Amino acid sequence: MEYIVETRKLTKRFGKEFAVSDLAMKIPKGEIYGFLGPNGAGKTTTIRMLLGLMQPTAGSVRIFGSDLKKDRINILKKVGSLVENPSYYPHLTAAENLEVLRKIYGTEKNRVNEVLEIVRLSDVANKKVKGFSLGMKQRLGIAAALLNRPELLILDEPTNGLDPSGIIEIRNLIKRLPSIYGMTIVISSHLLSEIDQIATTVGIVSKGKMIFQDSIDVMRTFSKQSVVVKVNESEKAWRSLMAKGIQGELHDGKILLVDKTDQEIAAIIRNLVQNGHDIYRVEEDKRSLEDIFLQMTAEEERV
Ligand SMILES: Nc1ncnc2c1ncn2[C@@H]1O[C@H](COP(=O)(O)OP(=O)(O)OP(=O)(O)O)[C@@H](O)[C@H]1O
Repeated sequence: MEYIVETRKLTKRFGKEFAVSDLAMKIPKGEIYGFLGPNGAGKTTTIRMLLGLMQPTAGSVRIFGSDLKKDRINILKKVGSLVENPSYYPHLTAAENLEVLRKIYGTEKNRVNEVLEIVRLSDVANKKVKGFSLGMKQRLGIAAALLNRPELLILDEPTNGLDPSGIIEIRNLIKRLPSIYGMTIVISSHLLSEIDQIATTVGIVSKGKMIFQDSIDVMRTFSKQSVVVKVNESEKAWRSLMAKGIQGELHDGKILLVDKTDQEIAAIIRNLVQNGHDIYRVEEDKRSLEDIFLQMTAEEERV
């Protein structure tokens, strides 16, 4: 597997506190890597080390197969980033702000229009940035990060503080990028719901440690499927199932059946009906990813 980013034993200590500890981050090419963790878990510190903005206490960072320490300039030329709130010249227009940066990068003149188009800001290209909403400013920040056609784009909490429509715009924008430009994207967030809708690979950090790293599909398999059956005389119904060797749990007058196949569920329902029970409701009770995330990070807290 080709990894665009690979850290080994990456560690950052502030005084006695380990903000990042022995982190092994592996980001495959072309993925949208959701970097997830509660506030203070070490996401920003990790991202700052990936961008060469902060020296690790120990460990290494490899990007595009090269060591960041040894090949910093060449690596960072191919990386775009949006960390914290970007600052702009408020009295200049969106296009003028990007033009300032374009000159620094030395990319061709038309690139400003291209990136404005990508982030859907072409209509307001000639408007002063001081009147922009936070969502527009974030999109302008992404436009700036795209100027030098990065192969790796790193976004630290890009939807923080945005309203729901701003969040959806940024999400749709980010989703389009890998397929069109072959880019690899890292996006950090403390909200699983956010990552769940964007990421293809997930890394979860808690207290500076990586506690889960795999594809979002593998993460989803952690959510156990169960079926809740609401039935009259639930206790009697439950006892009759138990007597037949069918495992279930009785909760609040409902029977919870965990990890059963469709055929097993059908047989159980038939059984209950034949025993004279009325079935009021048969519902899926999928343990949400949010629950799993909370459980994972809570388990880590206890250790
Ligand atoms: N410059 C610093 N000096 C001392 N401690 C720091 C410094 N930067 C971060 N920390 C500490 O390191 C830990 C991780 O912080 P970090 O900002 O990386 O977390 P985070 O996951 O990005 O959280 P958030 O989402 O709140 O930004 C925190 O306990 C924080 O207090």
